[in-house]
Amino acid sequence: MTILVTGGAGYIGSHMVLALRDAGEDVVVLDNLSTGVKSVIPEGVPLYVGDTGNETLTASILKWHKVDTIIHFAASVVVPDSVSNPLGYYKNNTSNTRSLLASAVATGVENFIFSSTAAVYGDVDMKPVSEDSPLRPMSPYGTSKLMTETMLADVAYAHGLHTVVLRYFNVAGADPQGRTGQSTPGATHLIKVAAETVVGKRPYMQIYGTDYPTPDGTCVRDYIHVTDLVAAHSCALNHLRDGGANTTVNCGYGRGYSVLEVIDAVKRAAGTDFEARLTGRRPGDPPSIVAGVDRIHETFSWQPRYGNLDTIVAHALAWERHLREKSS
Ligand SMILES: NC(=O)c1ccc[n+]([C@@H]2O[C@H](COP(=O)([O-])OP(=O)(O)OC[C@H]3O[C@@H](n4cnc5c(N)ncnc54)[C@H](O)[C@@H]3O)[C@@H](O)[C@H]2O)c1
Ligand SMILES: O=c1ccn([C@@H]2O[C@H](COP(=O)(O)OP(=O)(O)O[C@H]3O[C@H](CO)[C@@H](O)[C@H](O)[C@H]3O)[C@@H](O)[C@H]2O)c(=O)[nH]1
Repeated sequence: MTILVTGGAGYIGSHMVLALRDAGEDVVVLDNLSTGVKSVIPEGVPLYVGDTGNETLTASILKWHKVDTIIHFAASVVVPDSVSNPLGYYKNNTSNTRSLLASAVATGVENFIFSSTAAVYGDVDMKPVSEDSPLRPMSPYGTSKLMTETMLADVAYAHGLHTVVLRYFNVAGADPQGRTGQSTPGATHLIKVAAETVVGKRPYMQIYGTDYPTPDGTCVRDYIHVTDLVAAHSCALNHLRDGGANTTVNCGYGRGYSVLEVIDAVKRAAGTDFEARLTGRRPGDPPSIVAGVDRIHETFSWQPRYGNLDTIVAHALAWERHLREKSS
């Protein structure tokens, strides 16, 4: 049986495709290349360039490849963009996932692993947040994912689909073997932006908000290495194949770092200084969000290997330098 990875040409999806290939799984990718990059797809992995909203296309792929599992990464992912373009986010993240689910149900797909987000929680207090906490997203991005979680639960109940919802915290770093990393043009993620500033792709970076109710006034996030996150998907896949119950699981380390701490780590790893200008808050940002990690450890035999900010930053920087060399 085959696994369909939607968004497999994107940042996290490309790491997933490599891990599945390394594990000897049959993989097929669907990606519309809106932010993804074709060159990251390994040779021999079929890539369909198309949209998750195209039911005719997705039903054909699912039937043709006898897909039994979908790992669904394809989405629009930038929190502030969702504030200015909510309809685009509800279309791509919620409505297109509805279309994909319709094809999945029609063709008898058994397992569905969904990329959700810490952004479903919204403004929480400083404690690590458990999966059962109230869900009050602060951005259309978070709401678009929460709506999809709800839809997925209803579809699972009605049609017997087996599901794992993974709520990722802030994903960063790159493949430790240097085979892939974050290549998104115009990326907005903190560690990526800082790494681009180190290699001179940006003259300076900005710090969005210094007046949050956090220890140093900047936002706190739980940064998870992309390879550990992908390992959590492999655990989710095994869980479903072993007949495990449908579940929703936070993916993080349970430890938060402020924007200033992250920038310091990048400067340390780079051995250079760069300019980080203090500026106002960015819309949609919760002050602090750190994962409660009891469930991931109770449910999966997940053993994170790169849960150290310096390692995450070093791998992100190595990938950024690789991109820089390739482009020069
Ligand atoms: N990066 C993070 O920190 C983070 C955190 C929480 C959740 N997530 C979720 O993880 C998933 C992957 O995010 P990423 O950081 O790799 O982003 P990304 O933009 O690098 O990857 C998304 C991929 O999906 C493709 N895509 C988008 N819409 C599509 C559509 N309608 N049809 C087909 N392909 C489409 C894009 O071309 C891209 O290759 C997303 O669902 C995102 O919401 C990411
Ligand atoms: O140039 C920058 C970029 C970011 N930040 C700040 O850094 C923090 C982290 O921002 P970013 O890296 O953009 O991540 P988030 O907005 O927290 O969102 C990411 O993490 C969420 C889970 O927490 C995911 O759902 C989203 O898809 C993913 O983009 C925020 O306080 C930003 O304001 C800056 O100060 N300067």
